[in-house]
This record gives sequence, structure tokens and C-alpha cells, in this order.
Amino acid sequence: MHWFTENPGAGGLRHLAIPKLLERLDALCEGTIAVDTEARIVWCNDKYLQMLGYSDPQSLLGRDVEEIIPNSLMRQVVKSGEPILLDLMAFGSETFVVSRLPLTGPDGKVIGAVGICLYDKLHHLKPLLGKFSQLQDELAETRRLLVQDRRPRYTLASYVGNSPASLDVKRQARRAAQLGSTVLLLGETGTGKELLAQAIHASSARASQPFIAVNAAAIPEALLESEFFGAAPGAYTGADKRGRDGKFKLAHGGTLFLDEVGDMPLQIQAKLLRVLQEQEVEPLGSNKVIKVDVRIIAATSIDLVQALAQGRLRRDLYYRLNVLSITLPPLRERIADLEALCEGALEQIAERTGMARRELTPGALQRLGGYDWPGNVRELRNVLEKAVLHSDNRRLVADDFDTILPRLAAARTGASAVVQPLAQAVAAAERGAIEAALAAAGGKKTEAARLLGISRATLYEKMALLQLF
Ligand SMILES: Nc1ncnc2c1ncn2[C@@H]1O[C@H](COP(=O)(O)OP(=O)(O)OP(=O)(O)O)[C@@H](O)[C@H]1O
Repeated sequence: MHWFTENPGAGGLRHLAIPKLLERLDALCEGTIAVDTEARIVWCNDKYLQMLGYSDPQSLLGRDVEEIIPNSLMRQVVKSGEPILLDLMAFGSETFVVSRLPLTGPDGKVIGAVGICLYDKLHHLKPLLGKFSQLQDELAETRRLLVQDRRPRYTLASYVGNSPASLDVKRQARRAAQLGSTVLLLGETGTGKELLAQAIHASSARASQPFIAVNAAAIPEALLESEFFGAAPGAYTGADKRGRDGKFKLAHGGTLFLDEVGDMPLQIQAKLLRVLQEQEVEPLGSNKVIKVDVRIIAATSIDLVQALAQGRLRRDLYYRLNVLSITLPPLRERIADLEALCEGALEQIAERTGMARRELTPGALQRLGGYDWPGNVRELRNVLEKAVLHSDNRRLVADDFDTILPRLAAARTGASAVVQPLAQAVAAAERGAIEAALAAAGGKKTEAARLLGISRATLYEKMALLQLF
């Protein structure tokens, strides 16, 4: 406010106006408080006093403002001489709209500050407050969901199977959970490596901390580094220019599951090794290092010995990861667990789809037991789900799986193969193999390519040629 002192009426007007202004503020606001240059309370009106839960103004006078209002920014205003015109301040369970203004003496020097608590007396601020509390609720809900998402979904009881091979896996997993060391899970696709990683985490001392999974094969090479280690603001242009936390930071205190660790580019392997040795990460484009405390569970479905021999996997990284390894048996080697696995899967399918719970006849079980399951438990679940969707019968019979099990069907048609031009026969064989691999991988192309022993790019190329899209 500026007063024109050369105007003879101004002094009088000021004299009259100031008390009126304070009176108005008193009526309009929830509370007013003033501090001196040391941010000690020098004045507080009755409303503010009540709001703060005091009855005697003397009990507040001379005390540091933060002692009474922990979130107060009055000290900042006194120090900077700059007002904070509109702000939201949390006090207890309530949020207030506040304004803070510096007070200056005749020489222009700051002599204190006044804080005005507006709360909801200003009706036009109500939508703003409403929006703020709605956003706060949404934030709390999102945080809750995020925490839930980072909790492991599986425990050791989720690993179904009582065959000697399965019991051995569970025994080793229990031991790994207690030891807390780095674990390397080996096994074909769909054998339950991620399930077991979650189960180990859930039984370990880190169970209440996050479980973060990252699949090296599913992330484009250019993004792997920032995905793992994070990126500083400005390290990128475009969508990520604000910077991002890497998976290592997100997993701090908990477990990081490195899936398909055998498929990582060598350059990332070198960086990963350094992080594992130093227990600190340097986000992309930043020169600061962040300390991380992360337990690693790595998994791979490729032959690591071969990858080492071919130079695709660094030997030092392999030794660092291969502290305690658990090999998960393929389904065909623990076929005794087939019935229990089917029971569990059919139960879950019924729950998820709302359809009636199906059963398998002994003949159906026998048919399933005769298949070699290259996609393991994942493929088994997909096959059962398809059979449930294709049939209305409460009991699924062997015939229900005839068209669904790819290799059995292929073997049968192979027996009565007709003579045809070689190119056609090769195309038909390729089509059959790709369809079988896609079925085994539950439609996941990266996995299907791995099962076929070709790159993802080649798979796409062949699928386009054979019009399989
Ligand atoms: N022993 C098991 N008991 C119950 N469900 C299982 C078991 N093994 C695997 N599954 C189920 O099979 C599916 C695939 O498992 P998971 O993703 O853990 O396999 P994976 O070995 O990590 O596969 P990939 O190598 O392809 O990533 C999941 O739905 C999982 O719940």
C-alpha cells in the first residue's frame, strides 16, 4: 500500500484506516499473528489463539513461531523481506490458506512480519481448497496402490508342487530367504522364476520393503541405462526431461529382480557390475552418486555357460551373481505336479472369469501329461484357459485339448503328411513352429523368439511373411 504523504489528508486517512483495516482483517480472517525480526511471536489475535489451542496470549509471546506452528514460514519472510501472498499450510489435520507479509519501519527496514490465516472465510477459495484436498486424497491413494504393487504377490506356498524336485526348490528358496545373499535363478521360460523371486523376497528380512522387477530383454537397449540407474533432470529432452528414478533407487531397502539377466548388452553389464560392487548408482547425466542398499535376485532362461563361452556375458558379472543358484525344473521333469498345478490354475480361472469351476477327466490329465510343455507352467495355464473358454462342459475331456496342444496336433497331421513343393512344406512347418512357440509363450513374442532360437526381429519378419498378424 502506498500513502501519498504530500497530500495533507493522507496522514489523517492513514491514522483512521489502519485500525479499521486491522478490525476488518480480524473479522475476515481465521487468525492473525505477528513476529519480530527474530521470528518471535509479538502478537496474536483471539481467533488464532483459540485455533492454536491456547487461552492466554501471554503464554505465546516471545516464543519462536515454529515452537507453536511447526510449518510456519514467518522466519523466511522476516529474513528475505519478501511476502508469501497465498499459500496452503497444514496444521494438524486441517489445511489453511495463509498470507504472510513483511512489516517495515519508517526507514524501510524489516521489523517483523504479519501472518494472516484466511481458511475458508473467502468463499471464492473454496473450489481451490476442494481441489487441493481431492488431489491430496488421490495422491494418498496412488501411493497406497504403488506400495501394494511393490509388495510381492507370491509366497513360497504359491509355488505349487510336492514332487521331490519341487520340494527341493522350495527348500533352497527358504534357505536363500534366510541368507539374504544374491540369488541366481535358472530355468526355462515359465518355470516360475519370477514367482520364486517374489516368494524369496516375501520370506526374507526385507519383506516389508519394495520388490522391483526389471526385465532386461523387454526394454529397448537405449532405455536400459536410465531404467536401471535413473536419469538426472535435463539428461533427456522430451517426455523424460524432468528426470526419473532408476529401478535401483526404487528398490532401495528391498529386492531388485533382474529378469533375463543373460540378455543384457555388455556395456550395461559393466555398469551393473560396478553398482553391485560399490552399492551406489550414478544417474544418467548426473555427477552425483546415490548409495543404495539392494538385494539382487537375478534370473535367466538362457544357457549361461554358453553365453560365457560366446562372450555375451561378462565372467566377472556371472561370478558376482552366481553366489547361490537355484535351478527350477521344467514341467516335464516334475509331471507328478501336473494335477495339483491344474487344480490351482482351474480354481484361479474360475475366480477370474466368473465361469463355473471345471474339472479334468483322468483321460484329459493323461493327454496333458503326454505333452512336453516347452512353455512350462505358463503354457499349461494358457492351455487350460483356452480349453475352458472353448468348452461348455463341466468336465474337460482329452478331446478338448486336441486342437489346443500345438505339438500333439502337429505330430498327428505330420503322420499323414502329403507330398507338396518343398517351399510350401517349409512355410507350413515354419507356420506350425511359430504358432506353437507363440502358444507356448502365451503370445509373448520375445519368449516365442527365444523358444524358436531366433531374434525378435526375425520372428516379426517371418510372421509378416506368413501373414500371422
Ligand atoms: N510352481 C508353480 N506353481 C504355481 N504357479 C506357477 C508355478 N510356476 C510357475 N507358475 C505360474 O506360471 C506363470 C509363469 O511364471 P513366472 O513368470 O514366474 O515364470 P518365469 O520362469 O519367470 O518365466 P520367464 O522366464 O518367461 O520370465 C505365472 O503365472 C506363475 O504364477
